[in-house]
Amino acid sequence: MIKIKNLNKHFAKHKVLNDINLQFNAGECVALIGPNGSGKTTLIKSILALVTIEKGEINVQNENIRNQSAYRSTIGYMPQINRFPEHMSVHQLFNMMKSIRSEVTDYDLSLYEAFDIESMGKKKLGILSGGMRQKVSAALAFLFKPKILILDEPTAGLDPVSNEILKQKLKESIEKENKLVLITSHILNDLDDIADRVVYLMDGSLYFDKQMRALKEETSESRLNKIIASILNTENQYV
Ligand SMILES: Nc1ncnc2c1ncn2[C@@H]1O[C@H](COP(=O)(O)OP(=O)(O)OP(=O)(O)O)[C@@H](O)[C@H]1O
Repeated sequence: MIKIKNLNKHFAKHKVLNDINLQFNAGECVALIGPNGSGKTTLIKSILALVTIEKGEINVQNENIRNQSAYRSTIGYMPQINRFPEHMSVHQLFNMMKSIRSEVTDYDLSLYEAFDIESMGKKKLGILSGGMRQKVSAALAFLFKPKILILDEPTAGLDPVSNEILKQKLKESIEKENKLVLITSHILNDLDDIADRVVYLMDGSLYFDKQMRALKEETSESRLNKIIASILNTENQYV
């Protein structure tokens, strides 16, 4: 579904992604992890063409994304930081998004309903709490039934019940609907139940890309934080 070939990205003289080669397939939940500043968000933004790529190629559903944007309608994106129009109400935001994507008439409202977004419909986006913003962002990511979900720190700020609702939704999307989920999180416990593959970036390079099953066997650990600690020898190297 997504194929990344020899991806390199600089910000001025700072090399942020160093010759990344990866392929992500339908029905997979890939945890993209690594220390702060290792390039996770930049990799995600490269897939979404939110940053320019100077070298390398990215294909989404067999199409090179260079100089095109239509492919983005197949991706539901939950950014790390939401930049909503602050003066707009939640209702207005959903209506605006629906009018932009007017070709879609069959919505996935399951998170909208589970998070009771209707009850905050009249609130201005600028006054929402951090968790409320995350809920709005998650409901929007699923709304147009995308085949690919890219979620950057989706559980940050979510209360435990909402966290479980989102994880359950992700599980169903992968197992029943064969969607591709690419997810970053520093809360490794949140990835334990859903990730079946781990891609670890370090200083902009691919440190490892392994199936969760293989990692468990290799390290004799069952939890991702223990697995990572075991691979890196000390937990301090991760944080
Ligand atoms: N627009 C930008 N201009 C300059 N440097 C940037 C820009 N965006 C990111 N960087 C730099 O690129 C590097 C990677 O940042 P990125 O946000 O991809 O890391 P990350 O792995 O997502 O980090 P975190 O876990 O903290 O979210 C960092 O050194 C960051 O300062």
